[in-house]
Amino acid sequence: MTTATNSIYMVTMSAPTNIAVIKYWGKADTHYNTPINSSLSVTLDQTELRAITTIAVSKQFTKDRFWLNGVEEDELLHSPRFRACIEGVQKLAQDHYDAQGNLIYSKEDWKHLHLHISSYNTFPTAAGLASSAAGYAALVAALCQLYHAVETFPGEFSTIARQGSGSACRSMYGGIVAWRQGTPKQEWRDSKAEPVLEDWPQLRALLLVVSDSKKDTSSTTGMQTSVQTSMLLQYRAQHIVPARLQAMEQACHARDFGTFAQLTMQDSNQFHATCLDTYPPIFYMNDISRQIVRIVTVYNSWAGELRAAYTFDAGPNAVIYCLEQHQQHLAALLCHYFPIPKGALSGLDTSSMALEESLLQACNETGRIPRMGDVQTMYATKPGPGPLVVTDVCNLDPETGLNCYVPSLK
Ligand SMILES: Nc1ncnc2c1ncn2[C@@H]1O[C@H](COP(=O)(O)OP(=O)(O)OP(=O)(O)O)[C@@H](O)[C@H]1O
Ligand SMILES: C[C@@](O)(CCOP(=O)(O)OP(=O)(O)O)CC(=O)O
Repeated sequence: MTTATNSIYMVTMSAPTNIAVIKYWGKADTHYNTPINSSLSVTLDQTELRAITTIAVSKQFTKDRFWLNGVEEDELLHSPRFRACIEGVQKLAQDHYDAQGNLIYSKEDWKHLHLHISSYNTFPTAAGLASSAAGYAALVAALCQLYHAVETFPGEFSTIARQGSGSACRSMYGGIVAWRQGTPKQEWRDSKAEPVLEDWPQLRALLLVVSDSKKDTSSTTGMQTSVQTSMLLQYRAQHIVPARLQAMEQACHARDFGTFAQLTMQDSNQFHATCLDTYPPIFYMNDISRQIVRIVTVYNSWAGELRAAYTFDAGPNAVIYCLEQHQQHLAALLCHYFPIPKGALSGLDTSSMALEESLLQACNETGRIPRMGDVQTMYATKPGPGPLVVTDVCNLDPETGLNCYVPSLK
């Protein structure tokens, strides 16, 4: 939304999460926030999971202000990563004209004007569901919209989002997206996101929220410790990821789900192995995560083919990729072993789906006993587009420019 009421000019944008199938873990350069290996992810549809950011600018504002999920966050606003996003987009800013063609702000004006920013996530923040990816992509996308920024090379906006949070660069595009590692020359300009495949119409995902609490070890801190202490991580970055990424891209282009699934699970396993190889070790997956892995493994053996691919980020929550024709069956199986409260499965109805006796028998052998509450929520989703302009929501009051988003009570 773009409005200029009472000389407050504001825009609202939303951005998606993305869940990597070849993981980014480890920084080559902490200042530029660049990775020790390239990575690849699926940008998820924004219906259920998105960050929504409104930014307002006005000569009336006396300082920058930022609200996250309704709470003012001064420290985050002044953090180097947040400032890098604002200043990065300001460098690409253009003039702003009103509807009659009058110049309102010239591109030189922007850096003297204060911003009010309000953002919220429609899903748990800092719980290993890529809130930093959606959040920084929404911030950069909204700044680009506000400042009418223009890229000087393709992918430049993603290089700015990368400085907010590495994984955010991949949320600047829809579909399947690679983050190319890049090189230190020219301030890592080539460490940027690149769309690999716009659409894989049959691809689906189930997100199982095992815990929505803030994780103890943030990705930023965890990967720094891994870089310093894990020899396995160095080996992975140099000798495993390059070939695996190439194989993954080929599998995506061929829409070869079996290969995609195998590489996805192997890469998740290896990422968590590097966390264990870190000293002191980092445990992101928990017992419930491991039971999900077992059920998925049995499901694939029972089917005689790879129909489901689990992956875990820096937390216990599972993302399971599958194809459209198996999503309902798989969701019914997961809801059987990890029952969720009524209404906690968004986006899919599994009530009419019967499960085969032979499948249940094979899964029972894992020792999993269905227990309500081990999984709190399940989202059924699919790949989706990059950042979008929002016209029906605004997080700042158009009259005062102050936050007007109030989080709903659980
Ligand atoms: N909408 C948002 N706008 C701006 N910053 C955000 C937003 N949402 C989250 N963040 C920032 O990202 C941080 C969370 O990042 P972190 O990497 O710890 O968790 P995550 O992104 O949810 O999990 P992961 O990256 O492991 O999937 C928050 O503490 C906040 O600083
Ligand atoms: C496990 C991951 O989700 C790690 C994401 O780490 P972040 O992008 O959150 O880290 P920072 O760059 O320090 O902000 C894997 C991935 O998304 O590739």
